[in-house]
Amino acid sequence: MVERCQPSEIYNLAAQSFVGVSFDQPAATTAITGLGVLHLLEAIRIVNPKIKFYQASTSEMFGEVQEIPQVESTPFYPRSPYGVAKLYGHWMTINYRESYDIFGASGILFNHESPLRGREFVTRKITDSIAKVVLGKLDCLELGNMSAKRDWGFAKEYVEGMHLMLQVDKPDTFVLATNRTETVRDFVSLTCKAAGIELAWKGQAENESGVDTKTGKTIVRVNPKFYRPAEVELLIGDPAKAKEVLGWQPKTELEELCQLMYTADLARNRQGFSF
Ligand SMILES: C[C@H]1O[C@H](OP(=O)(O)OP(=O)(O)OC[C@H]2O[C@@H](n3cnc4c(=O)[nH]c(N)nc43)[C@H](O)[C@@H]2O)[C@@H](O)[C@@H](O)C1=O
Repeated sequence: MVERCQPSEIYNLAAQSFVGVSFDQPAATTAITGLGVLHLLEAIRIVNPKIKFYQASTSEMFGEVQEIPQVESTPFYPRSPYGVAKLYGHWMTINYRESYDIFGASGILFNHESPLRGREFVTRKITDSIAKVVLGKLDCLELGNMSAKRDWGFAKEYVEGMHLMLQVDKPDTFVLATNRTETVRDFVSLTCKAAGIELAWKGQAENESGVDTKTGKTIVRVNPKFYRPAEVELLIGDPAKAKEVLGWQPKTELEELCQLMYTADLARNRQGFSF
């Protein structure tokens, strides 16, 4: 396919990208998310080593973080088969850069969200479920670890960053992040605020729940079935290098991101469909 298309740039966003599923399907995740990168690099090496290559690396490679905030030089410690597979792809990209002079850029992107996010991921699950609660289509949103902290940005801006990484003189590794971290619980609270719901948190750990203070109804609760065998508790990235070299910086605040994702989900659910 690479021979037929003769592309000037390849962006490898292909992956089994759901961390939770990677524990159930480690071999498939490794084949797709890890080895898939090697197949593309080999195609470039054989067909045309001048093709520029972007590898979608991830903050999941930092896992059990060794430094706060995380930067390009922070040691890696992945905590899932997904994170391990992505680390393989990251190092293969660097290896082909150094061995064959291939323009292989690796973008270590922290969580990037939008209304197009799949509903298996926590942000979209929250905005879609709160919209359904507001419309009377769902009683209660069930979540796993609500204390996990993530650095969430707006995907559209991160895609611009990917493109910029292939327009500079030499291939390199860049962190794209907002340098702000919040818990899953905070994301729920911000979404409820966007929906005009006053939410009060009660209880702790598995007994934690969120109550709509106007109706007295429990609209958020914990279900341990969403816990992961090993968790990444805290991620926060510093995108200083991307700002300096690429002129890239995040613009959308988390409050705005929650609002735009919630608004899109409310409209979809009102029309009777959601994806
Ligand atoms: C950068 C990185 O970003 C993403 O990976 P992720 O951070 O694992 O994303 P997530 O939205 O699945 O989980 C975020 C956190 O939220 C916790 N959490 C609680 N309750 C639920 C819950 O009910 N569902 C989910 N999915 N997560 C939950 C969960 O345990 C975790 O701590 C992927 O794009 C990945 O491809 C990637 O590269």
